[in-house]
Amino acid sequence: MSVRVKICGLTRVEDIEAAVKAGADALGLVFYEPSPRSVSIVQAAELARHVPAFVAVVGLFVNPTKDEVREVLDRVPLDLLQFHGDESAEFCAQFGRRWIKAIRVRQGREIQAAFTDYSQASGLLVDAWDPDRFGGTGQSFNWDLIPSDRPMPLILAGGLSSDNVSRAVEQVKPWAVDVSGGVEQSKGIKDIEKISDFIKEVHRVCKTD
Ligand SMILES: O=C(O)c1ccccc1N[C@@H]1O[C@H](COP(=O)(O)O)[C@@H](O)[C@H]1O
Repeated sequence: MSVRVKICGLTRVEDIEAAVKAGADALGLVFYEPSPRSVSIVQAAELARHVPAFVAVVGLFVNPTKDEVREVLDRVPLDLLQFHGDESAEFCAQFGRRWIKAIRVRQGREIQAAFTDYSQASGLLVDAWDPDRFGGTGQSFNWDLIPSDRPMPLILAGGLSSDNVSRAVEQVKPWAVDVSGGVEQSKGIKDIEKISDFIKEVHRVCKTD
């Protein structure tokens, strides 16, 4: 089995370099101001300069305006857009870029509905539901709700860390895992050792499968 790893919410060049060195497949930059991991366009452009070929730069948005996304795309070389709010499929698809849709899961039927509603996405990211926040909560959810039959790549997120990611990968068998809070020392500041331990765990469990 092979499971890709996205490290999200990077704000410092040293964290980008550590994640790349540890073997991350994708790096997330948050363009959502209320988040403590939010980066400005100038910061993001500088961070993206440190990402080598074959590692994807993902821009995370929550209910942005069209102009906000366009402004970022004009100035930051993003490989993929991640929509983590209540965006419609039409909204997500209008930028001529590959995109993934994140949903916050309460019931299994929400996942099935999203497979239909966002059928043009490059992947569906499933995260924990929280009444007050759109994501990055550090909370996990009931993985039994995730169907094994999937028409598109499924990205598992929500409260992952090196302590639970091997169990998550074994049970869910996702296309990829996405982590933010579980590899931090404080909000927005990543912990190099935690990043390395997380990716090692994913690679270890993939090898034994
Ligand atoms: O990271 C954030 O602050 C954030 C804010 C708003 C929406 C999504 C956000 N992050 C994403 O949330 C999930 C789960 O994060 P965690 O590992 O539980 O901390 C992940 O996809 C992040 O990319």
